[in-house]
Amino acid sequence: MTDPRSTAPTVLVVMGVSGSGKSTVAALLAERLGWIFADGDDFHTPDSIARMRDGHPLDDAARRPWLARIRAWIDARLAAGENAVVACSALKRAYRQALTGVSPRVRIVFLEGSRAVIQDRVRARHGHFMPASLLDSQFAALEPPGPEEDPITVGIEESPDAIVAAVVARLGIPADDICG
Ligand SMILES: Nc1ncnc2c1ncn2[C@@H]1O[C@H](COP(=O)(O)OP(=O)(O)OP(=O)(O)O)[C@@H](O)[C@H]1O
Ligand SMILES: O=C(O)[C@H](O)[C@@H](O)[C@H](O)[C@H](O)CO
Repeated sequence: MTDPRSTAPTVLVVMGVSGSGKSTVAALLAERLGWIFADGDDFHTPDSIARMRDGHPLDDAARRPWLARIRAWIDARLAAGENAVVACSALKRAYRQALTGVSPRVRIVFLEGSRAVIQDRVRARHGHFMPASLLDSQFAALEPPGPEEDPITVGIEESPDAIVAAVVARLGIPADDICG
């Protein structure tokens, strides 16, 4: 397992279905750690966003170049010696392998929640391209990370602050190294 106190950089991939809180939690986590943040939503092409907005899920072929762009971003952070957090659904095991390159420096954070809770949150959310109607396809595609992926799995019922605190505790980062 990665020792976050070592000098080698770490990248956290915050994953889960649409509406599980990836953007919210990953941004707050990055702020708390003082690490660089990126949102996987910003790596989509306009075509992919239009497709999802129109209620059609992306397939493996559409996701492949998107994941490759995020992987390039992760590799650049590691090469520059920068710690970072990226929000990305990374629903399937193969997607996560494409992202991590099975590097021990890249850790998976899985936001685990029930369909009922997530549906309520997505329905209450406004101004986002992802419609609630795509939730079934997100859960159908989801392959929760197994123990061999050494994920940090956290439930989503509590506040974003509490979720971030739980992730930080699991990382074992000393309190002195945490912002705010
Ligand atoms: N722990 C939480 N408690 C209550 N509400 C939350 C929590 N986390 C996120 N939310 C809210 O739930 C909604 C979905 O969160 P968010 O947009 O971060 O999810 P996401 O996984 O990034 O979604 P998508 O993949 O569709 O971009 C937002 O309105 C957000 O404010
Ligand atoms: O993997 C996918 O099906 C999609 O790319 C989505 O998950 C979006 O990236 C986003 O998370 C929704 O807003």
